[in-house]
Amino acid sequence: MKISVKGCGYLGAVHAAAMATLGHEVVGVDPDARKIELLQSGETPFFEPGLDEILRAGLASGRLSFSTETERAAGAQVHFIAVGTPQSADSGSADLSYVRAAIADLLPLLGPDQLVVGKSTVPVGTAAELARLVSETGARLAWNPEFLREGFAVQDTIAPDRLVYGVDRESGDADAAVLDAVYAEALAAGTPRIVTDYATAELVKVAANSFLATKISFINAMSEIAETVGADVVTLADAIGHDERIGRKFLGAGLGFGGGCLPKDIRAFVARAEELGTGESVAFLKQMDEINLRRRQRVVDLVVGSFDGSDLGDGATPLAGRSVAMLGLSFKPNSDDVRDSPALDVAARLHALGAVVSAYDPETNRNAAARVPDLRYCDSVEDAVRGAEIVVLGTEWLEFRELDPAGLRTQVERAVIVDGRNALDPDAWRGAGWTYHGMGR
Ligand SMILES: NC(=O)C1=CN([C@@H]2O[C@H](COP(=O)(O)OP(=O)(O)OC[C@H]3O[C@@H](n4cnc5c(N)ncnc54)[C@H](O)[C@@H]3O)[C@@H](O)[C@H]2O)C=CC1
Ligand SMILES: O=C(O)[C@H]1O[C@H](OP(=O)(O)OP(=O)(O)OC[C@H]2O[C@@H](n3ccc(=O)[nH]c3=O)[C@H](O)[C@@H]2O)[C@H](O)[C@@H](O)[C@@H]1O
Repeated sequence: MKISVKGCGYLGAVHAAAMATLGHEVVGVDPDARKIELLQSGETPFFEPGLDEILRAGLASGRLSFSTETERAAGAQVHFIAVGTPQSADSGSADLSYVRAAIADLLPLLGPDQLVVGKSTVPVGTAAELARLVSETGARLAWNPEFLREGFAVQDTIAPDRLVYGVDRESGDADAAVLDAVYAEALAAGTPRIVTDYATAELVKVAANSFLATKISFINAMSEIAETVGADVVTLADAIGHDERIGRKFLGAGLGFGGGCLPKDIRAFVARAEELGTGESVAFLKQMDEINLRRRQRVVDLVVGSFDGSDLGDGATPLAGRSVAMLGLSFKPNSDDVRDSPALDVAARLHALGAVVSAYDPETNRNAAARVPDLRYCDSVEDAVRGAEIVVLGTEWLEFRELDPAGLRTQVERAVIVDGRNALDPDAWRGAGWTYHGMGR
């Protein structure tokens, strides 16, 4: 099938390459000329495990290409929309200007027997509004929200754990059949498929991300209590996680959630519900957001508190001249994404308090430096920790989980570590002479 993918960011580039892997003829379209040039030459514009292989295989097969020109999408039977829906600058609501522009670009190319398929995460009600525009061309619209995780994006796209199609009441069966042909391989492997209306499909996406955010904030709320009474949140998570109804996944207490999706999606959900007059139903998500952001300050407080009060700087810059090593800057391991990254936010806050922050991330230094240029970016753990008075683990890359505490101790000025992701073994680090601070333990 001939497919176009509008928007070649973290979602769209993977989606385009994955669709080519499934045997479709795909063109990815994005106005970002640098991104398109890289993709067309087989280079990934961001770090995503496995993407380079399927990108190069797709290009070599002749089934995959990229362009800055929307006209190249002409004649495709399915047009996926994978453009960004970031948080609006002045409110929590989603900025739909990219989605509207992407649809407007496509309208002149559309005709009967073509299906526009939204994948971007949008506020409930968006698809119905866009469907009216699309239907004027004779084409139809479906909404097929995406549930991939960065770091696992390729496998999540080729073998998703479920497919959700939001379709129009009238043409629903025919539109679902087109999507079935797109995803034939996953369906043959038994992937559950849910066909529903636009509003339900849009809500499934934001409900899923809200639930995940709530789970993380719940365990971080338990962290706060555990810190007050001297309990251990990791043991608590293990214990409640054995209950299958609760489950252990997404009970990782620590610096909390960040990234280009969970934070903005819960805020956009609250904003949309308020517009609809049902704000109270999801008002709890504001608290989830607050709990989440408090964890970042907790790490900053642990760093400040680790220094003797008598030699702290003035109130505004209590860390003046202090040497802090920051390990990890991306919002989670196996990703170079620093959008709303808790680790980078903590590094920036420490810098603002006067610290000299030496930061190292295996994949993210360049993206981080574009947002927070004032850190001292390092090429290795050794470079970052040399002479440090405190080490902060902000992202649990495997490289950091496997650090040797005894070896590292010889390189720092003061052996104090804040494990912002509860990723290290406290006994091993304490045994090697470190003062270890975890989150909620
Ligand atoms: N990143 C992720 O893991 C996931 C993202 N999503 C959703 O997917 C959407 C895209 O997210 P990301 O890929 O992370 O964003 P991104 O910012 O990485 O990519 C968006 C891309 O759209 C391009 N674009 C903007 N206007 C365009 C237009 N008129 N025509 C064609 N391309 C245009 C931009 O140049 C950019 O390359 C968002 O709604 C997000 O919530 C959903 C599931 C997973
Ligand atoms: O809509 C999206 O874009 C995507 O958002 C999340 O995927 P992603 O942002 O890639 O990352 P997650 O693995 O969900 O992690 C999000 C954040 O939560 C944090 N987290 C995760 C798990 C946990 O136990 N504790 C915790 O603090 C991570 O460190 C990270 O900062 C969802 O998991 C995807 O299903 C969804 O498609």
